[in-house]
Amino acid sequence: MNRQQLVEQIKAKRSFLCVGLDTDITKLPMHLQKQPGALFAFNKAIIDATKDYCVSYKINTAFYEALGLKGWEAMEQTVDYIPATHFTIADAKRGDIGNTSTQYAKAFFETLKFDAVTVAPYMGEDSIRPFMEYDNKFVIVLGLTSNKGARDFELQKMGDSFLYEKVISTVAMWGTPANLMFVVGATQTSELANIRNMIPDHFLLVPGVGAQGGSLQEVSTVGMNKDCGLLVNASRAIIYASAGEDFAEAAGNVAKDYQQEMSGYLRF
Ligand SMILES: O=C(O)c1cc(=O)[nH]c(=O)n1[C@@H]1O[C@H](COP(=O)(O)O)[C@@H](O)[C@H]1O
Repeated sequence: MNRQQLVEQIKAKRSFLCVGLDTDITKLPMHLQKQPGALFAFNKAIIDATKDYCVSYKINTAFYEALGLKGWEAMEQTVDYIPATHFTIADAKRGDIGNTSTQYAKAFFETLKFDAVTVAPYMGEDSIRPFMEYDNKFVIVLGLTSNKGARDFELQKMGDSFLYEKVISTVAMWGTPANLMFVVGATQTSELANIRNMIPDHFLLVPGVGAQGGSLQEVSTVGMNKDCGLLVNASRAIIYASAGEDFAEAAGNVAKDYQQEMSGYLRF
């Protein structure tokens, strides 16, 4: 999917919601837990219930990798099941020497047909470049993360600027808004205006609303650009809205609430 197609989806759905499929096998409803193929069955029901209210799905690979082969298969089935109209993100936080990043890019863009993959920038340009060599695919680089540990490095000063500012301004020169996005945590709204100023055109993937307490209203007010420019992710708040047999319906209701709130913030 390219940037324009993503923007069209946002306009059509009046939503910039990304549903996070952080599917933890131990948190599945009891009636599913013992069933073979439970992980995919859960994801399928969640996708069916939420797809009208979101434009994107983010699969956090950790939850699948933790289960070995079975988990990897469930991830493959899930990404194949997501409708082509939805922007798919492998939240894998990869990045290594160029030779190895090339294989990570193949894994997520060719073998698994994701539209985007999250990458940690610590190893620099040659660790990110291989992800940029694909048309209509995106690398989503960690900019300023939502967790407490963001203070340990990202919010440390390097001369006059924070390390995260150096990362964003440098990485932005390696790609374009057509193949590069940045992660900015919803808990970091005090820095969001500054980030939007530095990169007015890039999409931001914003996790941290819902379970981590970030404010959708603040993120939308400060972070939106003329094309929306935001994908706001919620995982646990949606997929575990109910632990009962009505889990999918409950997830759909929460996703719908987010969509309705988002519709009010969109400027087109
Ligand atoms: O890259 C991410 O998606 C990410 C970056 C970040 O700074 N904070 C963050 O929470 N995430 C991911 O976003 C999701 C948030 O999940 P919930 O807190 O359950 O909505 C998880 O998959 C996290 O790994």
